[in-house]
Amino acid sequence: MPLPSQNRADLSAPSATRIQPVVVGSKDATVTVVDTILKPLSTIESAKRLAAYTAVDRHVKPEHIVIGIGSGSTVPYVVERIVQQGKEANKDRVFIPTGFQSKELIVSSNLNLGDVDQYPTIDVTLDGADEVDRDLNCIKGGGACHLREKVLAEAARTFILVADYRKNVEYLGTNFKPGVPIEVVPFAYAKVLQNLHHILGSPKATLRMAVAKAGPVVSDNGNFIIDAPFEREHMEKPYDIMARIKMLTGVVEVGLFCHMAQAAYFGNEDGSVTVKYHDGKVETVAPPA
Ligand SMILES: O=C[C@H](O)[C@H](O)[C@H](O)COP(=O)(O)O
Repeated sequence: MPLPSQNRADLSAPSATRIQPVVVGSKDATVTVVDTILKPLSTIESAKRLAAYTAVDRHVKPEHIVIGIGSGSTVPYVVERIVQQGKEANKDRVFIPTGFQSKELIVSSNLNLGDVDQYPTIDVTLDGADEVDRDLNCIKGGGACHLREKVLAEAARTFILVADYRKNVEYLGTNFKPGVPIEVVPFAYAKVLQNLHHILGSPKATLRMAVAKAGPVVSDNGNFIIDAPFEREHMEKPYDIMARIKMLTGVVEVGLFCHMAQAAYFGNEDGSVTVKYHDGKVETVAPPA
């Protein structure tokens, strides 16, 4: 997946966004991101970019050497902002991908590629989400990447979510309707589906089918994906249903990430960014002047 273009554009463009200069650094390793003028994007893309840039500016510091790069449509802006920190800042860093998409992003951005089996402790992982609730629980796996994403989230000292305003909800399942993504080994899928329908209370759980291929979606790990919608009562405290799904034989990983993120950044339509923290605090970062 190509990086979004660098988007240095005409200052006179009608709704050009000015991103403030960013200085990241200590006395010995100061990295200055030059004043960047960004051409207009659609409201949603602009919101994703704002969330990603704000999160990178706050959480990717010169002392961070091992960095996890998640998946989804907001993550290219994370990588874009990291690249803007400059070659010097990135020369000794190693970037760990959560799947094919992020591996391509890292390689095409000329960043150093590593893997989590070499680096089981990660300084900071930044990732997208399908939805994030008031307690920072989230649904992930809309792109079938949640197994590797959860490994990188667990490996990270700091795990940060980035998304646009549509993903910021009180309860999971509010806007994201397909349900909880569940990665299963292929030969067990029918049995897992049966258990979801009859035991765990998700009668509409279905095997995710590919769009431009006959047959099911196959994850980067060679497994199938089931999407299991649940009623609100299960989504109010999603840890319980997550644990019950995970206990089903044949389930590899569940796309419910509970009590994992330290903060979630949501770009808003008005150019502000809402930051929700794990301790319940909520901050609004005003749009750049
Ligand atoms: O499997 C995919 C990942 O969990 C993504 O981070 C998630 O689906 C969000 O993706 P997007 O930003 O494209 O909606």
